[in-house]
Amino acid sequence: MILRLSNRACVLSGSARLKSTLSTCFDEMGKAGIILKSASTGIFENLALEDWIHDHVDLQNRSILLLWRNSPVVVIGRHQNPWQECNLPMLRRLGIPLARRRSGGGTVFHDFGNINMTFFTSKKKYDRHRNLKVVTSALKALKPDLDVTATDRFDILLNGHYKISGTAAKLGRTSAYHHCTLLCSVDRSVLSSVLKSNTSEVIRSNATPSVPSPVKNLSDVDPTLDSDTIMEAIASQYNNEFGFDSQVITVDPAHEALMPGIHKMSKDIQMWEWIYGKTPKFSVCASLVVDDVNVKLDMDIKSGIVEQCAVEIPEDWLPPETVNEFTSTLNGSKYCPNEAAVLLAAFVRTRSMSAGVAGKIQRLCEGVLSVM
Ligand SMILES: Nc1ncnc2c1ncn2[C@@H]1O[C@H](COP(=O)(O)OC(=O)CCCC[C@@H]2CCSS2)[C@@H](O)[C@H]1O
Repeated sequence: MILRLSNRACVLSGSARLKSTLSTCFDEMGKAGIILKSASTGIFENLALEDWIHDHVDLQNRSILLLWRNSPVVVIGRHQNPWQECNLPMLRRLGIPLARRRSGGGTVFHDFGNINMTFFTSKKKYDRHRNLKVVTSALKALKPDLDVTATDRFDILLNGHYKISGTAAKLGRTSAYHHCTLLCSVDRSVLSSVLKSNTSEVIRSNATPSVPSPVKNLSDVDPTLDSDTIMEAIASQYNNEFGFDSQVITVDPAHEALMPGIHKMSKDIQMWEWIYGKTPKFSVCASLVVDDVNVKLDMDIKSGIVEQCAVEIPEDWLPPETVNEFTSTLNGSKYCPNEAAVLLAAFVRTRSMSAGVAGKIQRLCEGVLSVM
């Protein structure tokens, strides 16, 4: 293990002793409290880093605070429906990824102006109130007049009204983590537009809904409150609150030798089957207008797969046999506009039909794709 000191930070690297993993490094350090900062700004690497620490580090006699930031991303909770929570066509247009985390709770937007903190402890020591106290005290240490308070649902509010932090948690058998956000200088117009679903009205589901709140950035009240200053203050307050004396150790989740298996963990949570496929069963009931004709579309989606699709269209507009063939093309496919577009294009290409019918099917496809 190398602990390279650069200014006040340390860099942890496993290259000196190939057999040292992050958990054996911690055992050698013998510290009760450790503060880490991720070298990555990639959501999948950072979520994998959380999972790796939770699964591999002995947290019975040790607590860890991980500080991390991401490039723009929308992060949904474990039991949520992304079609209900955000504007997926807009995310695709803006090139903003969607991630599903392992903890429950609602949907948030991150960019470089948002800090994330993960508090790892034994299940016994899991204490969200105390963790949030670290955050509010750190902010007050920087700016004593700041009105920041934690609520009963573990949000942090600014001036009693504006949300600046949201919380979620994962409880394992013996260990746990509590993670939360902090809005320093996030692009609020992107936040609010990407978190507005374009399809929520047509979806019926029992997925966990988010609880939208008015949000504010800390930099709105004091421009000196930037992410780096706040992260330093939180690290120092964590040491104060729990009586630790850790420096901030930078850890790179791309370091497979230090964290064996982390690359696969990161790959697994990037799969369509995890991000979309883990959506609780839902149905889509949409009324579309295609060529001035009313079309009723009903679909049942399980594990992200179209289980049943029905389209009601006046028979004089499109023959029922064609409609049946159209719907059976979608059955068993991913509820995904790219996959559906490919299947429906093949449907039109491989059947002999008049240009008029082909045009109608084309416009019907556009209607169906608009709700995906
Ligand atoms: N970054 C961020 N921080 C605070 N609040 C936010 C943020 N983005 C959106 N929101 C607001 O919170 C609600 C959703 O609130 P809701 O209470 O439903 O969900 C949460 O707070 C979840 C927090 C998850 C924290 C994890 C920590 C590491 S990875 S993500 C949303 O509609 C917005 O109004």
